[in-house]
Amino acid sequence: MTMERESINGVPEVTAVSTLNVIDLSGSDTHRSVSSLKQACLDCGFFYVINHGISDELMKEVFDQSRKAFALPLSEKMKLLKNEKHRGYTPLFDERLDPVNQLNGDYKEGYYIGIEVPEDDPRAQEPYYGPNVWPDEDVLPGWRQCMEKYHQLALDVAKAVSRLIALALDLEIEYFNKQEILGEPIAILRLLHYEGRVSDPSKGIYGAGAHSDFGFITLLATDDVSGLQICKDKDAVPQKWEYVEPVKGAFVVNLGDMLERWSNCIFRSTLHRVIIGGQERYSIAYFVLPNHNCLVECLPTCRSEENPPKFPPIRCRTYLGQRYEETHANLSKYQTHADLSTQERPKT
Ligand SMILES: O=C(O)CCC(=O)C(=O)O
Ligand SMILES: [Fe+2]
Repeated sequence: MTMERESINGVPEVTAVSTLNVIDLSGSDTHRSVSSLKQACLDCGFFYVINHGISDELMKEVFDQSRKAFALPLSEKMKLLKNEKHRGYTPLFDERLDPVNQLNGDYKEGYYIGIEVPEDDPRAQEPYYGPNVWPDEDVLPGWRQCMEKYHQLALDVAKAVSRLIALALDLEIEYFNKQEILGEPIAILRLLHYEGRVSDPSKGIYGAGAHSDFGFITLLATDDVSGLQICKDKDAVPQKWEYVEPVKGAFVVNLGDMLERWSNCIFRSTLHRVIIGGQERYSIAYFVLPNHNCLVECLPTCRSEENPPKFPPIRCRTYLGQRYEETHANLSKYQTHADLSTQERPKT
């Protein structure tokens, strides 16, 4: 299927709509689900998941609460600014996912919520564990409760997907659900809001720049505004981008770079980006990574004499640290909250 979606310098660019496999998590035919998932993981690392067990009501509540948070005045949002554990509000341009092609950074704002770990818990020593930043209950009633509920249920969905991934890699079904991997994971819920500024790749303006996700898998829920695009062959010239359309009630699931590493590049983490056509857009990403200490090294079923490991083993915390450093603004950028409200709008 093809559609005309973008016009760059007056030249219409025909952008295809990707047809992704659909995995039914309530299906009884595990063999069929595994083979469909495996084909998707080999081909592009993107697929839809349906019947995942999270109700439409809860999804609607999470989107409603997300809209309310982003609708607060900037001065209120800056009181919730991300902390050194990457929890809390991230303003426009905080992230620059594709530094080579982007002018200012992503035209999106976000809100990171991790697994809640109290400050006095020894686990809070880890770089990505600690307390979250929560809005006051009187500012956004029920907000924390809603996000914590979703956080927990999304992790269950991720674990269900990880069972199919394990089977697709000829591993035992609970391979990734072991204590040292997803038993105590780094799981990050990120609310996203794209303000509607029209993207223009020829000027380096994107909702989100081209990137692949860092972790194990990502579950993505979006409103009904399209914008997500994938590029199955990052080396093609010119690159060919395809839209991934929103499917009501489904998650878009994609594989992250850690899983690509783990699987010795047998499974793919694919380049994706967000192009905004002028309409505001909200999405909810849930990034799933293993435990801080987990050593990500070539899986036993993905190596052979002819196909030796392509990467050295690396600890999850080290890998994640490198990737955050490359793509996120340092906290010192926001010296005072006033900085951002007076921040010069980019010249484009
Ligand atoms: O908003 C979207 O559709 C995609 C967001 C994304 O790719 C990310 O945050 O990693
Ligand atoms: Fe992404």
